[in-house]
Amino acid sequence: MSTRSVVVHPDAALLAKATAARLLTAVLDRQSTAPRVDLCLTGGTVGIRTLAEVAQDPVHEAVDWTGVHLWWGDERFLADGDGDRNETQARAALLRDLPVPAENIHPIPARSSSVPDPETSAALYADELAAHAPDGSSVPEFDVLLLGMGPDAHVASLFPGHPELSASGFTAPVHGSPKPPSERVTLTYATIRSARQVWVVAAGAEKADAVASSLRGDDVTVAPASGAYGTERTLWLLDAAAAGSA
Ligand SMILES: O=C(O)[C@H](O)[C@@H](O)[C@H](O)[C@H](O)COP(=O)(O)O
Repeated sequence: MSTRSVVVHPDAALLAKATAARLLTAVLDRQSTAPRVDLCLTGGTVGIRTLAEVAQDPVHEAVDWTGVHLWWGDERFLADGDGDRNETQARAALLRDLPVPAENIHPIPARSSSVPDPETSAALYADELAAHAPDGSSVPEFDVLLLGMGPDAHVASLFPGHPELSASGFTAPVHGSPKPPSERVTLTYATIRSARQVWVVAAGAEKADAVASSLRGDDVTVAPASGAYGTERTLWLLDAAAAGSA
């Protein structure tokens, strides 16, 4: 039975620090029973700030990073190395400082001559997910899947009223994203919901209505974040402003 908790921290800076500490503890806990940990990262200011705080937290040195696999919940469909790619920002914030083997980092394929459109990228990522899935599954069982949330309650690149909300399969191409860039690739709900733990991390007063709508359980067509939950735990990590209690 999946549980849902809401944790509120006073401000965005402490939210990022506390989420980083919580993430490191979750990885260490998992590694006390299994060497392999699968984490799914998010883009966005809070998501990247959390990764930077992981790099700053001395506890990160206690993790056996050689056993950690890193994935992404969505990606801006841009060329490799583009500063707006979530992968690029994650590498700069954290990954370049960690001894994670290159083969354990699973970016969503970037735009290139061989990957000319989000459809190709999404299909390739679905294959990569399947290649690391336990028997009988199509995707890895992420230990923690991080999601930022927009003021419209989007998570990953699942936007209100967009067709990807009802996409079958495990990844989907996105065109016409209301948040630039317009072309993206996203995990679908099926993949998000395969995670043991889903953590939605949000900060700022501009997110308060979306938080309230999502926690109230409004339909995913208007509040996509309401459809993001894990098999064991769903954790909402907020600052006071996003929680509407500032
Ligand atoms: O590619 C992206 O933009 C992110 O994955 C997106 O889902 C982000 O997490 C939210 O838009 C929140 O972003 P902020 O934290 O910057 O508001």
